[in-house]
Amino acid sequence: MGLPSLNEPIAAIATPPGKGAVGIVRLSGVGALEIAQKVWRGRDLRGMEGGRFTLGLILHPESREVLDEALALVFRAPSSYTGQDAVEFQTHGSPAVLRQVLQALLRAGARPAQPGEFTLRAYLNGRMDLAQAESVLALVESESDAARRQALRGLSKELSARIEGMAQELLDLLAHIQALLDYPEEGVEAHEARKILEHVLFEVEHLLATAPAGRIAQKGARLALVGAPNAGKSSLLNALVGYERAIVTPIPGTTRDYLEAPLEIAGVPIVAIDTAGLRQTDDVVERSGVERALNIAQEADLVLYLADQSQPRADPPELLAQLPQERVIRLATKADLPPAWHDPAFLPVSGLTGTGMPALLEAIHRRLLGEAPEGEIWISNERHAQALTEAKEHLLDALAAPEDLMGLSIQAALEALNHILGKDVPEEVIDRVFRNFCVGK
Ligand SMILES: Nc1nc2c(c(=O)[nH]1)N(C=O)[C@@H](CNc1ccc(C(=O)N[C@@H](CCC(=O)O)C(=O)O)cc1)CN2
Ligand SMILES: Nc1nc2c(ncn2[C@@H]2O[C@H](COP(=O)(O)OP(=O)(O)OP(=O)(O)O)[C@@H](O)[C@H]2O)c(=O)[nH]1
Ligand SMILES: [Mg+2]
Repeated sequence: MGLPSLNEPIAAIATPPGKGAVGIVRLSGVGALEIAQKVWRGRDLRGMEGGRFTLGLILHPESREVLDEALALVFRAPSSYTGQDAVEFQTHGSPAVLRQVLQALLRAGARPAQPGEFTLRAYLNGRMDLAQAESVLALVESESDAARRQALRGLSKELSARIEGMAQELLDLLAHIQALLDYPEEGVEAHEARKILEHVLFEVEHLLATAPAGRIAQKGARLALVGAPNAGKSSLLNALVGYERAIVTPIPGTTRDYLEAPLEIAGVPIVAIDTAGLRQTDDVVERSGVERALNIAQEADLVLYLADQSQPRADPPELLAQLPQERVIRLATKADLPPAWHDPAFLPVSGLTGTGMPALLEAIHRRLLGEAPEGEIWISNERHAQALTEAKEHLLDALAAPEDLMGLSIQAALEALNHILGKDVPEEVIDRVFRNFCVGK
């Protein structure tokens, strides 16, 4: 497809569809100020300094009909988001106004921007690297505090700086190895090279280890509650969300279809799923419910298995043995009642009194985010995780290779790291990144 031309003036509505107090239409490219002036009555925008705004009227460029009273913000290259001359109109936030203003700018000579094209320009003009551009997207998409925090880290170049640091080490190492081969008598030590490789490998692995947490922070997690009828699943769901979301009765088999409820634990968006109690049954409806429960447990990021500790212990369902154990938390429910059994592998909780809830929240948090350190950047982008995995493989190859062949694998590892930053990436990679943006970003 190829990348679009960099200089053409482009325009787009930058605020979401629907009504708002204010809406923004942005315009960027060579000649942006001239185009803006064609739809403007007020101070001459072409004479304005960058970083200033002024109040005026937006007009249709031909009919001269007044479309809105608005603010115009003027940006001068290279001091703008895209690095180009740019104008933003801050209008009244009506979809009708925004549509008309955009149409007027298109009549005046701009073309509609493609998805992500403003940020693409920022990237192509060197105002941000590819990882930062991806963080802009992640930030716009962030729905939880954990996602917002991680995206902002990426935007502030924290990830890029780490990658650049590693790339620099590999670059130095390549020079070092060259020296080693060219002047063996200089006594440049080969084991030095291996030490550096091991260090970079350690850092790559360290970053990769944060990927599961990063993925969860970005996308959230599904948390399934399963167990025998009457185990207290619906009561626990209600305790987790803080209101009577699910029907609770003393009758086993109360929950038949599954039920989802959103909540947030430690800034991570979670969908908790209450399911039908697992048992053999001839009731067709209940049987479908049990089947669904099993499927939901298979697909969940984390499964809470509930067993009533006030009743004689029942055999656990087969499913429990099949699930990877790091995806299961075992709960002994109704901890407010006298116990009929005790098992240290089960966390005691009571949906009724709230006993054990803080420990449960803590356990969920720990399982979902693992040991990923709080104060650090997490890899939350699939493309970055893949590039790091590639880099890791090349580094392992390099460590296994004789000195005279190490260079090739180091070079390959360096390229994988550089791809994260958008250096020497194939055009289709860039295309793919920006395709996911919204128009106007
Ligand atoms: N109205 C508006 N709000 C916005 C944006 C925008 O583009 N427009 N942003 C878009 O995502 C974010 C802010 N990011 C921005 C980053 C750089 C520049 C910019 O013009 N930088 C110039 C001038 C800096 C200055 O005046 O101090 C520069 O860095 O040279 C603008 C916005 C969030 N809020
Ligand atoms: N004392 C006590 N009773 C509880 C607790 N949790 C649930 N119960 C009671 O146990 C019964 C079943 O609770 P539910 O939450 O409906 O159990 P469930 O696992 O959803 O049951 P099904 O939907 O039938 O699979 C109800 O009478 C609840 O009041 C608890 O922590 N303590
Ligand atoms: Mg229930």
